Amino acid sequence: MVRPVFDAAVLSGRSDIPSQFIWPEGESPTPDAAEELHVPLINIGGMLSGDAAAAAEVTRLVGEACERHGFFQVVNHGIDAELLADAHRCVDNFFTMPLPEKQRALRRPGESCGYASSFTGRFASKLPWKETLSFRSCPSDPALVVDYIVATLGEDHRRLGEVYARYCSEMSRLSLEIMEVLGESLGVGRAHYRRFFEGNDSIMRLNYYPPCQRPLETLGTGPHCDPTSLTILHQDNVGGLQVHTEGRWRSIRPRADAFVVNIGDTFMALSNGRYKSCLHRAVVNSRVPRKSLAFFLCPEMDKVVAPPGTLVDASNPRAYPDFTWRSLLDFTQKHYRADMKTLEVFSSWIVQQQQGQLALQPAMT
Ligand SMILES: C=C1C[C@]23C[C@H]1CC[C@H]2[C@]1(C)CCC[C@@](C)(C(=O)O)[C@H]1[C@@H]3C(=O)O
Ligand SMILES: O=C(O)CCC(=O)C(=O)O
Ligand SMILES: [Fe+2]
Repeated sequence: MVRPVFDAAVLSGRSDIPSQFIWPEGESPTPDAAEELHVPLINIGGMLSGDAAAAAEVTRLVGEACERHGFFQVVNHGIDAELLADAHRCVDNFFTMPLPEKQRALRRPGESCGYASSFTGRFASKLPWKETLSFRSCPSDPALVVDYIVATLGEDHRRLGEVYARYCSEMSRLSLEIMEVLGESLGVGRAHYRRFFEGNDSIMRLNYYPPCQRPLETLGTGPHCDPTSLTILHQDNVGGLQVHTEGRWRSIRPRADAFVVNIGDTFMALSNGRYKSCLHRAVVNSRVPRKSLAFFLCPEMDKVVAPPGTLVDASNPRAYPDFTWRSLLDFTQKHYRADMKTLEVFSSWIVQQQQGQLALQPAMT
């Protein structure tokens, strides 16, 4: 079957779009603008250096939000405004290039890095109305981002690599500060999760949502929970991120000075199900492109994902089996399109795998 190649420059002005982009009734956006979801605004800078009372209040607010829907926003985060502006400019410059130049970094099947658009070849229906550029970022390898961008896109994109090397390093620093807050709010101490993510093997994803002439039948990103640990997302001023909570879709209004933070499946497992990885999606519009910069914090590939003992007891038995991020990432890239029940399906899949392996081994005599 030949699948459409999504050239945004062509399709974003058309109303006769391929049917693969049309989402079924029950999943497409509702015409009325979603009501706003008010999530706590955390002054993360003040939190870590401020007085104990302010810190306790922030810890409580974060804990409440994470138990309910896993979303909050951080301000006073210390990310340089110029760096953030550069990061957005790089997205505009990259995605407005001719398709063949973007396709130099084409994502290979089964891999999580590279340029992808409508996931041509990856999904047959309910295609997302977006283009993405994703790459790995590891604090232990400061040259990784520049080397990848120059190797795949060429020397004339070195600046993109340099801007995002700095951006990802700042995202990693902010992630560890947030991990301290999450550890505190779960009562396991500031150091626990910070240490777990000191070495991280994270994914930076640039999302570009071209205008769409049928915005009520398409989705920029379909309903899903992030399989990753923590997402730190900066959306531009267009708006489109929606969270499903209390039975309905609610929008998170963009704030230029804030990052949207949400718990992913892997951290939900690390908290033994206490903090929620929540269903969310991105809608598109017919007038202007929308961009979001999503930093997905991920542990090192082979670290065992298991909650601290203090979060497991008779009334809180283990919610998920031990697993490694490598196996969950592999699952989403090769076997299963991440949606609202990825971790549940993955958990039974991994247990069967382990039992399967047991079955393959000759009975020990
Ligand atoms: C580990 C990942 C898989 C996805 C990118 C990161 C975290 C979010 C995942 C994703 C965005 C969830 C919705 C479906 C998906 C296919 C997409 O729309 O891009 C997911 C990403 C992916 O598998 O490429
Ligand atoms: O673009 C957005 O606002 C959300 C994107 C998202 O959820 C994702 O990339 O996982
Ligand atoms: Fe997401």
